[in-house]
Amino acid sequence: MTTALDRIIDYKRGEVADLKQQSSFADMDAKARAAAPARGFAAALSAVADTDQNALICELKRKSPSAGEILPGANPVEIAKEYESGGAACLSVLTDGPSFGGSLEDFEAIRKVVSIPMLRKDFMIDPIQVAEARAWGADCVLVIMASLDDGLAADLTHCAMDYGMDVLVETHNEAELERALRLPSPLIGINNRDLKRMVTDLSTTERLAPLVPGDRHLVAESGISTPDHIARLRKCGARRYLIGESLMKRGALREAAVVELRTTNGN
Ligand SMILES: O=P(O)(O)OC[C@@H](O)[C@@H](O)c1c[nH]c2ccccc12
Repeated sequence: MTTALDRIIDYKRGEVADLKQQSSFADMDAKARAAAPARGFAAALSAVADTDQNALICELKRKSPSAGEILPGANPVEIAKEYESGGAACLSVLTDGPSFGGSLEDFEAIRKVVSIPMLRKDFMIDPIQVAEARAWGADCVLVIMASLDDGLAADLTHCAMDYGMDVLVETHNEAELERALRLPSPLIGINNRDLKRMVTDLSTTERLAPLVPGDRHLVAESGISTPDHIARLRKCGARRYLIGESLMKRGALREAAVVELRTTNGN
């Protein structure tokens, strides 16, 4: 069966082929190395998570395959400022166009107005995309175990770490987690959303959290919208959270929602 993730990876191959027509890896690599140094993404998360607060990665997402249109016509720059003033530790910016309505132009515009570290959220299948991310100022990239074999996941991770970037290694089940733990990145994402079936269930984090060793940092991803969700996930040790859709939809209450989720301690 072809899944939504298969379709995305399919057109990503086309995008990467186009990118390689415009630029060699060597050119992109030179731009990546000339960019201002990456800001510590994992370090910014730990600075908050080591207090009794929650480290939030707040996401800019216009639409998605599971939710459809989330906030058509959104002004990502204004929203990013609200996230930062609410105390987000980091930002995640979707740069995939066809499925998520994002772009590197959105990323660049936001980079200019916030000072917290930023994840380029896209489907990485080739080191040239990692170099491109760094060239545009990204501090972290996503490596999705569900769509990569071990060799490619390792190549992408090493490439990013070599540029001084952090890597969020995303998993959704035991097998993916076991593979992810063989990579050198400390940041392990547990996606509550099954990208193949597009079903979201917070119990995914509860089930996998005990399998994450203490020297790795668990990031609970997707489907988080209320203080109750955070209180529930804190019980299994999660202190780092990636939140998109629910915050995008908060309108005028967005900044207050970030404060509330950041300060929920579950007691
Ligand atoms: O909007 P949500 O349910 O809060 O989820 C955010 C984030 O976890 C989700 O956008 C995501 C997680 N992994 C991904 C991989 C690709 C694209 C998107 C994602």
